[in-house]
Amino acid sequence: MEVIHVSAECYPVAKVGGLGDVVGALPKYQFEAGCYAKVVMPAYRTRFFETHELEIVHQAGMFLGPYWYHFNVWKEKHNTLGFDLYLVDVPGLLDTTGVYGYYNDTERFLAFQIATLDWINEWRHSPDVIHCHDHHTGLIPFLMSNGYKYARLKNVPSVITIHNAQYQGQFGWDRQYLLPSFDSWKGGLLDWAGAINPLAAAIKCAWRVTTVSPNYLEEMFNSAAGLESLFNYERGKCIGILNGIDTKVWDPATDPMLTANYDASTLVTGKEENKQALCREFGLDPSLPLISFIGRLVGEKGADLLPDIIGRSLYELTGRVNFLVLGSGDPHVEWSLQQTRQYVEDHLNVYIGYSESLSHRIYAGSDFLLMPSRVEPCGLNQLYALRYGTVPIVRSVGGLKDTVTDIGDKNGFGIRFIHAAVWDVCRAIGRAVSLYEDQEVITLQHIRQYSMQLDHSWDSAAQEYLDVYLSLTQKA
Ligand SMILES: Nc1ncnc2c1ncn2[C@@H]1O[C@H](COP(=O)(O)OP(=O)(O)O[C@H]2O[C@H](CO)[C@@H](O)[C@H](O)[C@H]2O)[C@@H](O)[C@H]1O
Repeated sequence: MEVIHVSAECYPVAKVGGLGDVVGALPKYQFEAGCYAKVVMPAYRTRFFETHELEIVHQAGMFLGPYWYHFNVWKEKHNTLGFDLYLVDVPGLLDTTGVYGYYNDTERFLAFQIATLDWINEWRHSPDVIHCHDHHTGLIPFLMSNGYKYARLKNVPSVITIHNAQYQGQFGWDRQYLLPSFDSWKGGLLDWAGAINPLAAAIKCAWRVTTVSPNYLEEMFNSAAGLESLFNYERGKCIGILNGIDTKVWDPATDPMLTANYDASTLVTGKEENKQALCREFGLDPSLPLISFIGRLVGEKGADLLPDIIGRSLYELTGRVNFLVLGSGDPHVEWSLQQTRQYVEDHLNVYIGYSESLSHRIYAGSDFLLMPSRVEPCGLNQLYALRYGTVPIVRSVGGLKDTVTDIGDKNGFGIRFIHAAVWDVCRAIGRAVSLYEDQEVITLQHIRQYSMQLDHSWDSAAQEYLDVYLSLTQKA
């Protein structure tokens, strides 16, 4: 079975968030399970591109509407990621140092999708499945079934995995001319609310739609950033598959980014050493419980609530708790956090930016990880926290609800709250601090030990995806 994952991100080549983690891990586990999984992504000029040995496997030209672009497909020579990696290079569009946020992102990702399909169209054989991820690759299922020049790929099953339905990649019909020609009777498949909507088109045209957790799929039927009715209409082909984590990359026993390595049996001393080093680095008192936040500083993650959450908790729990924030995003949230820090600098530190290695050290050195998300399709941070013996404090939403059981319930190992509201988050923080201060420290240690042994690896999810592919290839 040959499966082509098409994605805008893949760790460690280029990662902005969880999409990169998933596409960097799932194909590796699928490959190990006997499926010939490959990844195709843009050839951004990241460190990976500059430092790995690559060879050109395809060179051609393509039209983006009336504009002609030359493109190359590079292959990473030594299979260092555990699967074949192909980088689509469209000079002038995709040779950027970053992934998103350019004025011409629509053109960039259109070019990526067209070049990818043009290339696959030239192969002597057809792949068994094309697996797209998020809206950046959402037009591929439509083009495969309706684009004139891709008629050869009409019978190749396509799958779209939705990592986040908030982002849909809409653009106006005035830019339809950028698309390769297609059966105009089918134009309605591209449309949602009067615009070309790549995510909606993918939900309509892909053979199977997956979301990254079962509970997130349930939420989509009622609240999906405008796509609720479409999800309900296409309900029959939707399935929620819970993300896993790459337990080889995220392993406190071997993680080279940590101050000290540890496993469930050396957890107490191991975590303590990491906490001491982290607190020293950020000027915080290591004897207090440390609650951290890692992520994009956007409303979806509840990051705008952080300044008030931190301010109120420090008022209610005077001198009993510390906070550490790592993230970047909304400039106003970044500014508010910096301002808050000025008032409470003994109890809060903030790192604005992106740092993979710091994130690992925070997962290991913190006592609790806070996720006040308004929307969380799956969430990987809580899974990393569990693996590193850090207790997650999460809102009961999306995949967080699927993966975290409250300490009040049988075999619970996390703290859950219902509302993305300051008072409710502060109540949860109060519970966390009590747990930490509890004289019977054994309870916290027991929870940590238990959570480190939970299995969130990709093994079972990789198999669930293989089952989806099999059901489609038998149909094709
Ligand atoms: N400033 C920073 N420095 C270092 N590392 C940082 C960082 N900001 C974020 N990260 C890292 O990025 C990843 C974030 O993953 P998430 O799953 O939480 O979020 P994201 O919203 O991007 O993903 C979307 O896709 C994923 C994958 O399907 C879903 O789990 C999720 O719910 C959905 O919103 C983690 O590896 C985290 O450590």
